Amino acid sequence: MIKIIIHGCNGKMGKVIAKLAAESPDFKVVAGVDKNTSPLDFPVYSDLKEVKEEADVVIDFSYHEAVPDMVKAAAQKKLPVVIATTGLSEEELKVIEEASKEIPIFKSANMSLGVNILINLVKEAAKILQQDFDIEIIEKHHNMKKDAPSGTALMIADAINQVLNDKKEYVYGRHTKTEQRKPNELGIHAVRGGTIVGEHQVIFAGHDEVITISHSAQSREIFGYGALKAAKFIINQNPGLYNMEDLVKKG
Ligand SMILES: NC(=O)C1=CN([C@@H]2O[C@H](COP(=O)(O)OP(=O)(O)OC[C@H]3O[C@@H](n4cnc5c(N)ncnc54)[C@H](O)[C@@H]3O)[C@@H](O)[C@H]2O)C=CC1
Ligand SMILES: O=C(O)C1=N[C@H](C(=O)O)C[C@H](O)C1
Repeated sequence: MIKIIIHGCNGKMGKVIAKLAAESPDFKVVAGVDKNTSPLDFPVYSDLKEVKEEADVVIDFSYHEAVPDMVKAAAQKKLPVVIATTGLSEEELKVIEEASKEIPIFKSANMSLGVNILINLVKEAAKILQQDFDIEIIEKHHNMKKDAPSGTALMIADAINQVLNDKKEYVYGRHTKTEQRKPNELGIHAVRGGTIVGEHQVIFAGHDEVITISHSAQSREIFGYGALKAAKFIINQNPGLYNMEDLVKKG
């Protein structure tokens, strides 16, 4: 049985993780951490440093500003971490990288299998279409989401740039520009509304034809299952930074 601490336990995803873990014989939530310390079925602390319970892994779905202190505390406790939180700054990413020298850290802006398949398909399309097609990404999320564009949209854009001969420059929305699109641009656009769980469309627009590769998340559970899979994977790794590709490679 894998003993979990949920960082961000009182949030939407924290509650999904607690529910999925309670339904599985393989996982047990031993504690939670959140700035909102409303009681749950396990002890809730305001800081990972204060947690007394023994655990195997921390699963984090919180807020970008909370991540550096969390990984530092995890490194002190020698606890592997799964980071799902998005909107991380360059500085915050550096703290994660530093901590990964001491503990295994799994980080992905999207824990669903589907988005990770989409990324592979998009990379293949981008290699073939890079000369003649413009690439734009549209993401849509619920009205509670704080960061924009989504971590997934940025992850897709980075994956595209990895395979292109000439790297694209990201353009976020176009309202500040009254000029024609340049060929070296990759547009990234965010839509927010209602309860949309998460949608990502990658548009390859050519002369008189358009190819769209898209993923639509229909529940938060897909991210939850992915995070639990990542937890199972990361507890057996050496210190380092891991992502979905590493998990898929291991089968
Ligand atoms: N990688 C993935 O597959 C997914 C990532 N996410 C990301 O996970 C994060 C959380 O998403 P939701 O659960 O929807 O958000 P939410 O807002 O419902 O929950 C966040 C929780 O973190 C807590 N929190 C905020 N600041 C904190 C701090 N300084 N210390 C401790 N706790 C703090 C909040 O009180 C809240 O309970 C977001 O960054 C979101 O983009 C969400 C879904 C899937
Ligand atoms: O905030 C969310 O809800 C989600 N955030 C992630 C992101 O920013 O990409 C992943 C998912 O789409 C849901």
